[in-house]
Amino acid sequence: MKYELTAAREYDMIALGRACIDLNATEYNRPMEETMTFTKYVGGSPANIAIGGSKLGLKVGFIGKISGDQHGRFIEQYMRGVGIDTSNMVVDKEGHKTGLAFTEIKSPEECSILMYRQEVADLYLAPEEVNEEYIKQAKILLVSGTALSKSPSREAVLKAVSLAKRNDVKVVFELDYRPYSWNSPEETAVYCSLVAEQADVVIGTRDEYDVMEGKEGGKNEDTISHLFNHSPELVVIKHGVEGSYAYTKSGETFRGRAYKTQVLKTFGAGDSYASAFLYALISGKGIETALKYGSASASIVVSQHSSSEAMPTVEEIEQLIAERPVIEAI
Ligand SMILES: Nc1ncnc2c1ncn2[C@@H]1O[C@H](COP(=O)(O)OP(=O)(O)O)[C@@H](O)[C@H]1O
Ligand SMILES: O=C(O)C[C@@H](O)[C@H](O)C(=O)COP(=O)(O)O
Repeated sequence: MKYELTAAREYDMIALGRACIDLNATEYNRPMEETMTFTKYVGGSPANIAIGGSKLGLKVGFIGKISGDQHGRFIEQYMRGVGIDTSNMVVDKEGHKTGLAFTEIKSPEECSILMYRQEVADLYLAPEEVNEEYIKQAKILLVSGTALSKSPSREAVLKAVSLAKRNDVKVVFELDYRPYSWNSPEETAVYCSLVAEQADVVIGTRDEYDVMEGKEGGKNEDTISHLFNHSPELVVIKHGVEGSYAYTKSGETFRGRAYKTQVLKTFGAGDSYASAFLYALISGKGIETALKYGSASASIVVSQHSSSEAMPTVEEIEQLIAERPVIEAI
């Protein structure tokens, strides 16, 4: 089954949210206390998804606020270098800093992220910095849940979503739950539900839907029966190595399996999955194939050191789908 998008727009996807820095432990298989060197990459979930999409050949733009310093310039130059339109990335003038994500790789199964996100520039994106003329040129607007965690970025997201809906731009909402940015899970539930109910496509892990629903151990059937009473037409629920499901409002369910891989670290899976899943949808490949693309891209990125730099090409994804066995039910 194919997912219909508005044809012929300047941008396949415009992503909105944080563009930050990942500092990934260079010496892995040890705790962060014993890690002395880190390798710098562009990071931040929506930036990673934009980079992944651009590497796959999509025409991508980005809306966000970056710090007015060396880190902000590094991010903008890197994103422009991979082909992303950065004309709507605003430079902060009030001394706010770039968010940092230090990653700890203790073992392939035991990874964690330590985020430094106090007073970060990305959460100062203001509604007046979101431009209708720009958004209306996209097929898809991708918004990240973390951008809802504080004002004024929260209002910037709400404005962008309403501009997208007014201009037939499909809204894709990536739940992207990062507890460091929020005051409380209750606050997360309020704002994520508000946007999920207005979105056309929602993507998240089972745990992220649980936070949005304010419960533990939620069932996919309950999630979709609620969301399909509102705007969403397509809901993707990821279950880690057990794979993922895509549900359509018209009643179909598709299952994606994870591919066997040599895991180096587990982060980066979600962003690489989203970029390749959306690439396939935008390319008209159908939902079942989009699940394969997402899973294949994630299996490549978890075997490598970074999230952004490791994003694969279409050829790498297609080769992996053709050759690699899937992980059967666990
Ligand atoms: N250990 C793994 N090996 C292979 N693929 C994986 C692994 N972990 C995750 N994936 C793939 O990445 C996708 C997203 O991972 P998941 O952990 O659910 O999301 P997130 O990274 O957002 O928490 C999964 O649906 C699966 O296809
Ligand atoms: O999103 C962030 O700010 C951190 C990311 O850049 C980092 O690479 C990461 O955690 C990605 O993990 P994912 O969400 O599982 O793809």
